[in-house]
Amino acid sequence: MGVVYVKICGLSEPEHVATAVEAGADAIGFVMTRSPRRITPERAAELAAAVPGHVLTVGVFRGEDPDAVREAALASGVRAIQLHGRHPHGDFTALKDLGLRLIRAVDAEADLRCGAFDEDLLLVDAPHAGSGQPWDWAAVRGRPTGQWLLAGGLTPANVTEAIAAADPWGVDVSSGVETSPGVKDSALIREFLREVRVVG
Ligand SMILES: O=C(O)c1ccccc1N[C@@H]1O[C@H](COP(=O)(O)O)[C@@H](O)[C@H]1O
Repeated sequence: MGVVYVKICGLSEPEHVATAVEAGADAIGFVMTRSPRRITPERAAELAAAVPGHVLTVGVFRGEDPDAVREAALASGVRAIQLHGRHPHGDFTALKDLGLRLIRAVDAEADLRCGAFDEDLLLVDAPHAGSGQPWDWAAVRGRPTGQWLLAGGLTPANVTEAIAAADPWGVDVSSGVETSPGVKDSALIREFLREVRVVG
Protein backbone atom coordinates (compact mmCIF):
# COMPACT_ATOMS: atom_id res chain seq x y z
CA MET A 1 0.00 0.00 0.00
CA GLY A 2 1.44 3.43 -0.94
CA VAL A 3 1.41 6.67 1.01
CA VAL A 4 -2.15 7.86 1.45
CA TYR A 5 -3.02 11.51 0.72
CA VAL A 6 -4.77 13.16 3.69
CA LYS A 7 -7.17 16.10 3.73
CA ILE A 8 -8.38 17.54 7.02
CA CYS A 9 -11.59 19.49 6.45
CA GLY A 10 -13.78 22.07 8.17
CA LEU A 11 -11.03 24.04 9.90
CA SER A 12 -11.87 27.42 11.38
CA GLU A 13 -9.17 28.16 13.97
CA PRO A 14 -5.47 28.97 13.42
CA GLU A 15 -4.46 26.44 16.10
CA HIS A 16 -6.05 23.58 14.19
CA VAL A 17 -4.65 24.73 10.85
CA ALA A 18 -1.17 24.76 12.41
CA THR A 19 -1.69 21.32 13.93
CA ALA A 20 -2.86 19.81 10.63
CA VAL A 21 0.13 21.28 8.77
CA GLU A 22 2.65 20.21 11.41
CA ALA A 23 1.18 16.71 11.61
CA GLY A 24 1.63 16.25 7.86
CA ALA A 25 -1.73 16.91 6.20
CA ASP A 26 -1.54 17.19 2.40
CA ALA A 27 -4.63 19.37 2.14
CA ILE A 28 -6.89 21.33 4.45
CA GLY A 29 -10.46 22.39 3.79
CA PHE A 30 -12.49 25.49 4.59
CA VAL A 31 -16.25 25.04 4.43
CA MET A 32 -17.94 28.02 2.78
CA THR A 33 -21.43 26.60 2.49
CA ARG A 34 -24.31 25.90 4.89
CA SER A 35 -22.81 23.88 7.73
CA PRO A 36 -21.88 24.12 11.43
CA ARG A 37 -18.33 24.52 10.05
CA ARG A 38 -19.10 27.41 7.76
CA ILE A 39 -16.63 30.29 7.67
CA THR A 40 -16.56 33.41 5.53
CA PRO A 41 -14.21 33.73 2.56
CA GLU A 42 -12.43 36.47 4.52
CA ARG A 43 -11.82 34.15 7.47
CA ALA A 44 -10.64 31.44 5.07
CA ALA A 45 -8.19 33.95 3.56
CA GLU A 46 -6.76 34.72 7.03
CA LEU A 47 -6.32 31.03 7.78
CA ALA A 48 -4.94 30.18 4.33
CA ALA A 49 -2.28 32.88 4.65
CA ALA A 50 -0.49 30.76 7.27
CA VAL A 51 -0.49 27.57 5.17
CA PRO A 52 2.77 26.62 3.41
CA GLY A 53 2.70 26.09 -0.32
CA HIS A 54 3.07 22.31 -0.19
CA VAL A 55 -0.30 22.00 1.58
CA LEU A 56 -3.33 22.42 -0.68
CA THR A 57 -6.01 24.79 0.58
CA VAL A 58 -9.51 23.77 -0.47
CA GLY A 59 -12.79 25.70 -0.44
CA VAL A 60 -15.79 23.41 0.13
CA PHE A 61 -19.15 24.24 -1.47
CA ARG A 62 -22.48 22.47 -1.90
CA GLY A 63 -25.11 23.45 -4.42
CA GLU A 64 -24.06 27.07 -5.04
CA ASP A 65 -23.98 28.29 -8.62
CA PRO A 66 -20.57 28.67 -10.28
CA ASP A 67 -20.60 32.48 -10.04
CA ALA A 68 -21.03 32.37 -6.24
CA VAL A 69 -18.36 29.69 -5.94
CA ARG A 70 -15.98 31.71 -8.12
CA GLU A 71 -16.48 34.84 -5.99
CA ALA A 72 -15.89 33.04 -2.68
CA ALA A 73 -12.91 31.09 -4.02
CA LEU A 74 -11.23 34.25 -5.29
CA ALA A 75 -11.93 36.18 -2.08
CA SER A 76 -10.51 33.39 0.07
CA GLY A 77 -7.46 32.64 -2.07
CA VAL A 78 -7.90 28.86 -1.82
CA ARG A 79 -6.02 26.77 -4.39
CA ALA A 80 -8.74 24.19 -4.93
CA ILE A 81 -12.54 24.03 -5.08
CA GLN A 82 -14.52 21.06 -3.78
CA LEU A 83 -18.05 20.87 -5.18
CA HIS A 84 -20.55 18.59 -3.42
CA GLY A 85 -23.81 17.45 -4.95
CA ARG A 86 -24.75 16.46 -8.46
CA HIS A 87 -23.29 19.46 -10.24
CA PRO A 88 -23.51 19.25 -14.03
CA HIS A 89 -20.34 19.00 -16.07
CA GLY A 90 -20.88 22.62 -17.15
CA ASP A 91 -20.35 23.88 -13.59
CA PHE A 92 -16.84 22.43 -13.60
CA THR A 93 -16.17 23.80 -17.09
CA ALA A 94 -17.33 27.23 -15.91
CA LEU A 95 -14.70 27.24 -13.13
CA LYS A 96 -11.82 25.83 -15.16
CA ASP A 97 -10.41 29.23 -16.17
CA LEU A 98 -9.64 30.04 -12.50
CA GLY A 99 -6.67 27.68 -12.73
CA LEU A 100 -7.59 26.10 -9.37
CA ARG A 101 -7.73 22.37 -8.78
CA LEU A 102 -11.28 21.05 -8.94
CA ILE A 103 -12.59 18.30 -6.68
CA ARG A 104 -15.87 16.58 -7.55
CA ALA A 105 -17.49 15.26 -4.36
CA VAL A 106 -20.17 12.63 -4.91
CA ASP A 107 -21.82 9.62 -3.32
CA ALA A 108 -21.16 6.05 -4.43
CA GLU A 109 -24.05 6.05 -6.93
CA ALA A 110 -22.48 8.74 -9.14
CA ASP A 111 -20.07 8.45 -12.06
CA LEU A 112 -16.87 7.42 -10.26
CA ARG A 113 -14.39 8.10 -13.05
CA CYS A 114 -12.03 10.83 -11.89
CA GLY A 115 -11.79 13.35 -14.72
CA ALA A 116 -15.19 12.57 -16.22
CA PHE A 117 -16.29 16.13 -15.39
CA ASP A 118 -12.82 17.63 -16.01
CA GLU A 119 -12.09 17.54 -12.29
CA ASP A 120 -8.59 16.92 -10.93
CA LEU A 121 -9.65 14.82 -7.94
CA LEU A 122 -12.69 12.74 -7.10
CA LEU A 123 -14.06 12.50 -3.57
CA VAL A 124 -16.44 9.66 -2.72
CA ASP A 125 -18.49 10.47 0.34
CA ALA A 126 -21.51 9.29 2.33
CA PRO A 127 -24.92 10.26 0.91
CA HIS A 128 -25.07 13.15 3.41
CA ALA A 129 -21.72 14.94 3.37
CA GLY A 130 -20.34 16.24 6.64
CA SER A 131 -22.69 14.14 8.77
CA GLY A 132 -19.89 12.03 10.20
CA GLN A 133 -21.82 8.84 9.47
CA PRO A 134 -19.76 5.80 8.42
CA TRP A 135 -21.05 3.95 5.35
CA ASP A 136 -20.22 0.80 3.39
CA TRP A 137 -16.72 1.85 2.26
CA ALA A 138 -16.01 -1.60 0.81
CA ALA A 139 -18.84 -1.11 -1.69
CA VAL A 140 -16.68 1.28 -3.73
CA ARG A 141 -13.51 -0.81 -3.71
CA GLY A 142 -12.15 -1.01 -7.26
CA ARG A 143 -14.84 1.23 -8.75
CA PRO A 144 -13.41 4.79 -8.76
CA THR A 145 -10.70 5.42 -11.32
CA GLY A 146 -7.82 7.87 -11.01
CA GLN A 147 -6.97 9.87 -7.93
CA TRP A 148 -9.80 9.65 -5.43
CA LEU A 149 -10.38 10.42 -1.77
CA LEU A 150 -12.58 8.39 0.55
CA ALA A 151 -14.69 10.41 3.01
CA GLY A 152 -17.65 9.95 5.29
CA GLY A 153 -17.55 8.99 8.93
CA LEU A 154 -13.80 8.44 9.11
CA THR A 155 -12.17 8.68 12.57
CA PRO A 156 -8.75 7.87 14.04
CA ALA A 157 -10.27 4.61 15.26
CA ASN A 158 -11.67 3.39 11.94
CA VAL A 159 -9.50 4.97 9.22
CA THR A 160 -7.21 1.93 9.03
CA GLU A 161 -10.20 -0.33 8.48
CA ALA A 162 -11.66 2.10 5.92
CA ILE A 163 -8.42 2.17 3.91
CA ALA A 164 -8.24 -1.61 3.95
CA ALA A 165 -11.87 -1.84 2.85
CA ALA A 166 -11.89 0.67 -0.02
CA ASP A 167 -8.22 0.99 -1.03
CA PRO A 168 -8.48 4.75 -1.78
CA TRP A 169 -5.74 7.04 -3.09
CA GLY A 170 -6.44 9.38 -0.15
CA VAL A 171 -8.78 10.10 2.75
CA ASP A 172 -10.71 13.14 3.96
CA VAL A 173 -12.02 13.74 7.47
CA SER A 174 -14.03 16.39 9.26
CA SER A 175 -16.42 15.22 12.01
CA GLY A 176 -14.06 12.46 13.11
CA VAL A 177 -11.49 14.96 14.38
CA GLU A 178 -14.04 17.02 16.33
CA THR A 179 -15.39 16.93 19.88
CA SER A 180 -18.74 18.36 18.70
CA PRO A 181 -20.00 19.62 15.32
CA GLY A 182 -17.65 22.37 14.16
CA VAL A 183 -15.23 22.09 17.11
CA LYS A 184 -11.94 20.56 15.99
CA ASP A 185 -9.54 18.87 18.38
CA SER A 186 -5.77 19.03 17.87
CA ALA A 187 -5.12 15.68 19.55
CA LEU A 188 -7.63 13.95 17.25
CA ILE A 189 -6.12 15.62 14.16
CA ARG A 190 -2.68 14.32 15.15
CA GLU A 191 -4.04 10.88 15.95
CA PHE A 192 -5.82 10.64 12.59
CA LEU A 193 -2.65 11.50 10.68
CA ARG A 194 -0.59 9.12 12.76
CA GLU A 195 -2.97 6.24 12.02
CA VAL A 196 -2.96 6.92 8.28
CA ARG A 197 0.82 7.23 8.10
CA VAL A 198 1.20 3.86 9.84
CA VAL A 199 -0.99 2.21 7.19
CA GLY A 200 0.48 4.16 4.30
O1 LIG B 1 -18.33 19.45 6.78
C1 LIG B 1 -19.43 19.88 6.42
O2 LIG B 1 -20.23 20.36 7.21
C2 LIG B 1 -19.80 19.83 4.97
C3 LIG B 1 -20.91 20.53 4.54
C4 LIG B 1 -21.27 20.52 3.21
C5 LIG B 1 -20.53 19.79 2.31
C6 LIG B 1 -19.44 19.05 2.74
C7 LIG B 1 -19.07 19.06 4.05
N1 LIG B 1 -17.98 18.36 4.52
C8 LIG B 1 -17.33 17.34 3.80
O3 LIG B 1 -17.87 16.09 4.13
C9 LIG B 1 -16.88 15.09 4.01
C10 LIG B 1 -16.83 14.11 5.16
O4 LIG B 1 -17.19 14.65 6.34
P1 LIG B 1 -17.22 13.79 7.70
O5 LIG B 1 -15.79 13.40 7.98
O6 LIG B 1 -18.09 12.60 7.47
O7 LIG B 1 -17.76 14.73 8.68
C11 LIG B 1 -15.58 15.80 3.82
O8 LIG B 1 -15.29 15.73 2.45
C12 LIG B 1 -15.87 17.23 4.14
O9 LIG B 1 -15.13 18.01 3.26
